[in-house]
Amino acid sequence: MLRIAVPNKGSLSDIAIQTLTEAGYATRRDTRELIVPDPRNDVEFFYLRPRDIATYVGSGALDVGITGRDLLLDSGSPALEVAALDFGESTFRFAGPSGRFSALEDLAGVRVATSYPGLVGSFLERAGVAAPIVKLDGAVESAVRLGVADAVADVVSTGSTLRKQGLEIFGPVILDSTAVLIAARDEVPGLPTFERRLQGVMVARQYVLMDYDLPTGLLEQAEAIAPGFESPTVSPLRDRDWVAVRVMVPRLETNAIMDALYDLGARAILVSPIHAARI
Ligand SMILES: Nc1ncnc2c1ncn2[C@@H]1O[C@H](COP(=O)(O)OP(=O)(O)OP(=O)(O)O)[C@@H](O)[C@H]1O
Ligand SMILES: O=P(O)(O)OC[C@H]1O[C@H](OP(=O)(O)OP(=O)(O)O)[C@H](O)[C@@H]1O
Ligand SMILES: [Mg+2]
Repeated sequence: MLRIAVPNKGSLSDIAIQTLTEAGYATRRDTRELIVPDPRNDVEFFYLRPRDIATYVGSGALDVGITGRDLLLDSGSPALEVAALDFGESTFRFAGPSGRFSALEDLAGVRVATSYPGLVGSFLERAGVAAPIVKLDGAVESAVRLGVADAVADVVSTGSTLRKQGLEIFGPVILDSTAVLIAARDEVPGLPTFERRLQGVMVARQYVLMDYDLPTGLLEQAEAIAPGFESPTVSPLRDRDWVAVRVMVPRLETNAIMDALYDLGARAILVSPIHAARI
């Protein structure tokens, strides 16, 4: 039985739960449910604070988990990152009052507020910059205005929280983060199936199926436009001068690819969603 940690709150929770549902797993019916057995799939889910997940997995108490790369590194846990997932993308950056700082070295001797002291502390240490860290639980962007710190280091997604507090990003990227699948060790029975199911959901989100008819002589040029995963499926049409082609294409490129195929001579171009996938 694979024991899996899932974020019970915060930015990663809803999307992680939705991903598990799409992957065919049982999920909690209400937010008070902390343990969800799923015997049909031979797994059991533990809903935990995102920040604690790396600790549970790193200690071996649970086999695998979904958390943020930033949280994994901050925890110092020996858990391993097995795969990046397609949600929870953010960068981790330094910020300060507009115009006050321009480079990492400007932080020497300056108070830096963060809720990720492990991550920020080791980054500063590696850079050889000595700066006292003020550990806060959240809403770190208020620390400068309220006078408990001179700069902050925090998760940045759109940057709007920083802007509203009159803060400006400076210095190097501390980390590019995303939600990740983590494991206690290299070989965990049941993990390959779980990982394949999550990857299937991501493929179904990121790709669509494209069908089109094409004059046979244009196949090579069409393949250059839309090569698909392995190779396009080509089926004969009753009119031997034409073939039917089916190919997977990245969802975001759908319209550009349709335009290019149409210009080439493809017709009856149809796009349909992928419900589930195992690549
Ligand atoms: N605005 C955001 N956009 C994308 N990812 C984010 C955002 N805010 C946080 N994250 C990511 O989510 C994870 C932490 O989640 P979150 O901040 O929601 O949890 P938390 O701070 O522990 O919980 P809470 O904020 O409810 O106390 C980190 O991996 C972080 O990079
Ligand atoms: O760049 P933005 O799109 O504005 O997003 C970044 C903000 O989102 C997160 O806050 P969260 O909602 O988790 O609150 P917290 O700081 O209390 O954890 C993060 O800590 C930033 O404050
Ligand atoms: Mg948060």
